[in-house]
Amino acid sequence: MYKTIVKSLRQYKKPSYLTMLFMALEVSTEIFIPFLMAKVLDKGLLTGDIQYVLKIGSLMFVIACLSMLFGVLGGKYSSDSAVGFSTNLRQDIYKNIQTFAFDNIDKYSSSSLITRLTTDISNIQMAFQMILKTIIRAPFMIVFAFIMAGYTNFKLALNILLVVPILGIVLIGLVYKVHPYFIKVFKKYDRLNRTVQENINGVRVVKSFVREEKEIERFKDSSEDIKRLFMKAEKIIALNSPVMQIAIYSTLLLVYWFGARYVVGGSMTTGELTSFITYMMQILNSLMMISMIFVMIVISEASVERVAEVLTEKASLTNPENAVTTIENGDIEFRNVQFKYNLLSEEADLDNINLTIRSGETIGIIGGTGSGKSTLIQLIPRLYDTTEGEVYVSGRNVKEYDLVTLRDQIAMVLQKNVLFSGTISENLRWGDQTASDEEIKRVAELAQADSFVEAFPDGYETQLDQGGTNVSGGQKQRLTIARALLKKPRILILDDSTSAVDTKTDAYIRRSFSQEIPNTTKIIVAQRISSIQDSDRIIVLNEGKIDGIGTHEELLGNNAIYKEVYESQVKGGTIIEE
Ligand SMILES: Nc1ncnc2c1ncn2[C@@H]1O[C@H](COP(=O)(O)OP(=O)(O)OP(=O)(O)O)[C@@H](O)[C@H]1O
Repeated sequence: MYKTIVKSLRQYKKPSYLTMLFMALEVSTEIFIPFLMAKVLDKGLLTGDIQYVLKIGSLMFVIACLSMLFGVLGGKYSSDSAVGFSTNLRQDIYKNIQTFAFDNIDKYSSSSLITRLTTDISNIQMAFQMILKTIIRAPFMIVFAFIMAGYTNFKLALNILLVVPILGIVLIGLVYKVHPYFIKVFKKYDRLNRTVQENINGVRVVKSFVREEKEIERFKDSSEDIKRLFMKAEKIIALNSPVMQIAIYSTLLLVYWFGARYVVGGSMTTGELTSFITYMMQILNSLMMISMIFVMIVISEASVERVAEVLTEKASLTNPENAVTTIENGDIEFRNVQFKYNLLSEEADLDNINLTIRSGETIGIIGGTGSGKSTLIQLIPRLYDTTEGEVYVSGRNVKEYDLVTLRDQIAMVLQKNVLFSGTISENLRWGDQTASDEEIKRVAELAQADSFVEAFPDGYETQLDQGGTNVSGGQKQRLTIARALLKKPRILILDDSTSAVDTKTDAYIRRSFSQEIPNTTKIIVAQRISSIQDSDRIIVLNEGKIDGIGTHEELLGNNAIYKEVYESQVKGGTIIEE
């Protein structure tokens, strides 16, 4: 787990080593100061030898300056490496998320991915910086200070050893107790972020349903949950401090007790006792720092686990070796296809699908909600792989194609349309970066988008707000269709993508498809029969199975579901004849 994330250190390995080096140098210089201090006290001040005081005093000054310089350099390199490390980690996670297939994405909620990219990485950054600064400094300090203290008075130095086992036991107990709380805290952070994300994304819905108070309550609950868990964890961590204090003060008491006796007895000088006490404080301070590091490790361990999990997540769909990079035509075939989102569930989401579609055909798909329409079409560009059976495009198994080729040649307009901040033309160019202005205009005309785009004062250079919130639902749908058309695909799939477009415009779009892109296979998923009734063939889906295939007239004659939907829509006034 730690190995996984340390790989992201890359160019920051050198500053990390430099931090440790400078910290070691800082300790090696700092350690002489109490020793020299004792000399100044015993040989200079007590005997009135001012020359000696000045000589050793200047040496102390130089050493102190050096130690400070090393400390500052160590601090600088530690923050460089920690900030660089977290930047690399963030980029590596982001890069891996981009390789995710749909079912990898289903596994993590988007809010959890955001928490991992932000809060978790900040934790790791903080812990890493502290560890870098302490990992060499604290043990070096303990060893050096102990040697110097032992050199000054060995018997007295043994007292210091008393504190170590007490601390060890406390720290282990602490790690054991606190870790589960932090695992829980980050799950709660996911929930908090989900609340924020849903609320901000759906702020218009929240307002129209007057849910502000409820949403504030929901947010309050999530943040209170986090507070409660943190407080529980902090209570346990807080125990660390009194235990440390007791250990430190009892050792101090012992040292003062014995030290004073040695001084009175003449086996130790005042200067030696003073420097001894300084060494002891240095050792105890370092032990304190180690205990704080333990706490940091405990807090960040949960974050490391969560980050490593995303970093090592393997995309469930990969490019085949010797992938085929051309798709000859828009033929599609489903052979004995079964699909389950959850492999453990008994019921399949799609079952026994056998279907052949010829290049250039227009196919309508209709069925109740949850009948499997979106699932069926997502198997064609391999957004998911079949559980059983195979899907063929242009006579080849979709698994043989290069994924980029496949998804370029099969343009899919998803049910949830998304546009990005930027101009309209920038958004359309997602379909083809190199498209000329004329091509952009042509596809916009095909998708019946040109007239409303031209009506904007800035035309194709109109800025779209985030997610395209400054265009209407129907306009957004037409823009996403135009974006897909710019790919000049062999297969065009519209997943309920004209639901917000009025029936007349919808009919114009279909007419321009049949006139302008006759060789492209067109699959249109719709709830409105009027959107598909002129298709070459219509597929009726019911509970994941094909219930009927035929033309509008054929299905009216032989398919009960189709007939029922048609009649309900005619009675409901949805069918508008052209
Ligand atoms: N990402 C997913 N993870 C798990 N189950 C899913 C997922 N997407 C869809 N399902 C389930 O698969 C079944 C078919 O859903 P699908 O979205 O294909 O239906 P649909 O016919 O397109 O419905 P609608 O017209 O409402 O969009 C449903 O039971 C649905 O709950």
